[in-house]
Amino acid sequence: MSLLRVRDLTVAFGRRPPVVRGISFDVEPGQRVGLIGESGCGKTVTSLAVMGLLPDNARISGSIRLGDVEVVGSSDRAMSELRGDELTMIFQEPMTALDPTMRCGRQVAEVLRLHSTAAPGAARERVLVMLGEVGFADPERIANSFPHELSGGQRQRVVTAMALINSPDLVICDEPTTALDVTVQATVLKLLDRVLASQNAACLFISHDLAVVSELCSDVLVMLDGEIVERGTASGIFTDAQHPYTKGLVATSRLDLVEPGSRLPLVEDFYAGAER
Ligand SMILES: Nc1ncnc2c1ncn2[C@@H]1O[C@H](COP(=O)(O)OP(=O)(O)OP(=O)(O)O)[C@@H](O)[C@H]1O
Repeated sequence: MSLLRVRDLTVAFGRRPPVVRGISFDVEPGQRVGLIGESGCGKTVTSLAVMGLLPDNARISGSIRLGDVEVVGSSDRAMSELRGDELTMIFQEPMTALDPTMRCGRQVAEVLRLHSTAAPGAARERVLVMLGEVGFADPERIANSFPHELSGGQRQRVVTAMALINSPDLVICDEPTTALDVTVQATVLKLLDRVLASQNAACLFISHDLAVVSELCSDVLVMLDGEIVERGTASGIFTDAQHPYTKGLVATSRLDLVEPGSRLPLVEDFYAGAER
């Protein structure tokens, strides 16, 4: 059974025409699927629909099944139980997910406490282990820091720790590295790759950058104007794109940074060991 099964999903706001128009796709357990397309094509709306986080003026039809649960029409309560447990999201701007007044370790622990019965001492230990897993050599210092004391890349790694500490089945990443400079982006992607693999978490990775998607994902959905116009493996999309829009994406992607369809080797070589 698919982990995520989206069928004929259509989303419109108010009386305006739909911005997502009858899309269908699946994500299997542990699978990484990239959702790629230009600004405004409906990527974020799709991910918010899966999270059950669309605003009240959204009109939604079709079906989104996460395991046994139908997300469309689910109550807020049912969705908040799913979120942070089986299903989490990493946003582009980590400060939107972080409370500037709270030390980072406590913020990660709060997520853990909401969804588990771990005793406080065990929770603290688990937080430090998780901060180690996202690549911090000094988890104690990071746990005791406020968000503003960290760099953008470090903040994004704290957010990644928050998203993964409850071992979710599916992580939705909405351009998680776009706000970072290229070297830091490579480091964060590498860590994300490693943590997703170690937990065997599935991922729906949203980006406008085909090169970034191909580093992390095995499969790609290409979205244009609210519809999925092409789908395939990452390497297949690079070598044998059919739709003119996809061909344009391939032509303009940063092929200097990746081997089509390969997973991170060049980037790892360039930036191995960088802690930013
Ligand atoms: N709450 C809302 N009310 C009205 N229209 C909205 C709302 N949220 C998104 N839209 C519209 O839906 C369309 C798709 O937006 P969406 O944010 O999904 O695009 P995107 O592909 O994620 O783009 P980007 O890469 O810039 O984030 C856009 O035209 C946007 O203006």
